[in-house]
Amino acid sequence: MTENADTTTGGNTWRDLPAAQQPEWPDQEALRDVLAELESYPPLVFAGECDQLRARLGAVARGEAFLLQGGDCAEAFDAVSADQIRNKLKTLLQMGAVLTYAGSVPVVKVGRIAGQYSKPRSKPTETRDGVTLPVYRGDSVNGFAFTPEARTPDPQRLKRMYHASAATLNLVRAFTTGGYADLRQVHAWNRDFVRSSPSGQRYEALAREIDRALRFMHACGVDPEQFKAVELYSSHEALILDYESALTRVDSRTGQLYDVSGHMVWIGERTRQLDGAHLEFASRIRNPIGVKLGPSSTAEDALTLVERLDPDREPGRLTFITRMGADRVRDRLPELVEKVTASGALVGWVCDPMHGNTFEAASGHKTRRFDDVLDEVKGFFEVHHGLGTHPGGIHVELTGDDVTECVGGGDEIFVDDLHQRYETACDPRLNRSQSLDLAFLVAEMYRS
Ligand SMILES: O=C[C@H](O)[C@H](O)COP(=O)(O)O
Ligand SMILES: C=C(OP(=O)(O)O)C(=O)O
Repeated sequence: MTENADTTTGGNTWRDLPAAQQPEWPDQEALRDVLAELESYPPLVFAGECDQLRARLGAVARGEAFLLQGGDCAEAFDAVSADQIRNKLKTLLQMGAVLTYAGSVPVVKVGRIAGQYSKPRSKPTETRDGVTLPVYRGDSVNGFAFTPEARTPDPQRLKRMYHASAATLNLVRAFTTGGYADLRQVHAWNRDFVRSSPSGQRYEALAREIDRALRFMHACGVDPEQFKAVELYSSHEALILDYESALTRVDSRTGQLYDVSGHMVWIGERTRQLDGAHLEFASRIRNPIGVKLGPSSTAEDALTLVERLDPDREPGRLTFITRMGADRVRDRLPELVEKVTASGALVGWVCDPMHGNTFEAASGHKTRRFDDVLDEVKGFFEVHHGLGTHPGGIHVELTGDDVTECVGGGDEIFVDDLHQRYETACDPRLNRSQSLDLAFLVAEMYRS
């Protein structure tokens, strides 16, 4: 990984095209200085790791594995703490254990983590009490506080994003390889949770079964060291193209471009224009790519995306993350899956049951009903079962903290509870208990 991308290698071809959702940086010279500095920074991930994830996602596309992709809606600089990172990781590990054991399927684990600092928004401004300011676009761009100073885009934040991502990834790597994620720790991940929550108790029963299975395998001669480390990859929306481009490097092994800001990047629903800069950027890099498909997506859109992003029809290169809404998934998804499958492309199909199910509660909180989330996943499974295709995974906004942002779940959160711990900077996330509930229910759907 030696050289930066330049015009001759194609890493900047997106600059000639319209780029949606980019910040209006007030000081272009300051932006240029920051980008030059970012270009000199070391990669956050290696090209070989991206290749490995592409191979794992190939198994997802072929129907041999299931993708669990989850994490914050918007990571925040002041949440880069050991406790918060560990809690998120713990939730993903517990969900992974449930899906692997109860769903009997290998699970590819990818965090919305170590780079998910930028948010596309519905409107460019926000008005409160007659005062209008630029909308919050994520910690990589501006501050959450409703003041003109905080809301002014500041390119120095891009450097903070890099450093926050590096610190997070460093801890994730330590946790996943240093023993904490050892499968023999299935009980330890639940220790703080088992007494306080029904899903924690249900998990405990499953953990006892996993324990027994591990002891059995050990007795059969399987080396327990095999359970010690877990693969967990990073992902985020490749939104701020100046940042992603500054972290795009030529892989010295192959001469190809990789965006080394994360293992997998995705293009969001608001930036997937077929003639737009985000698609052009993603088409030039070798990372595994996700594309969100909302209810307005047509089969022609999906086929063009396949043509642009996966011309070699390589399983694992392209994952479609559908987010239709519970009321539309059964109508909108079949045609997309059918036509893409008929074209011969082998993409991964993953369900994001969050983004099509958001509504505003009377209290003004943006929220989602757990039952809608579940219903969208059910619809997703029904469609794939009907077509004989593979329901390849879920993509969820979640946190390991005990927040009250989505309503419902086994340990029920009511609309009147939302104010208690509503901590998200953008969209509502499932808390740990709701995340585990979802994992159990998805595992049942997968098995049946
Ligand atoms: O996470 C997704 C989007 O950034 C988010 O849903 C946009 O929210 P908004 O409609 O409040 O701008
Ligand atoms: C913005 C997001 O989703 P979408 O593009 O599907 O709206 C997201 O996943 O953060």
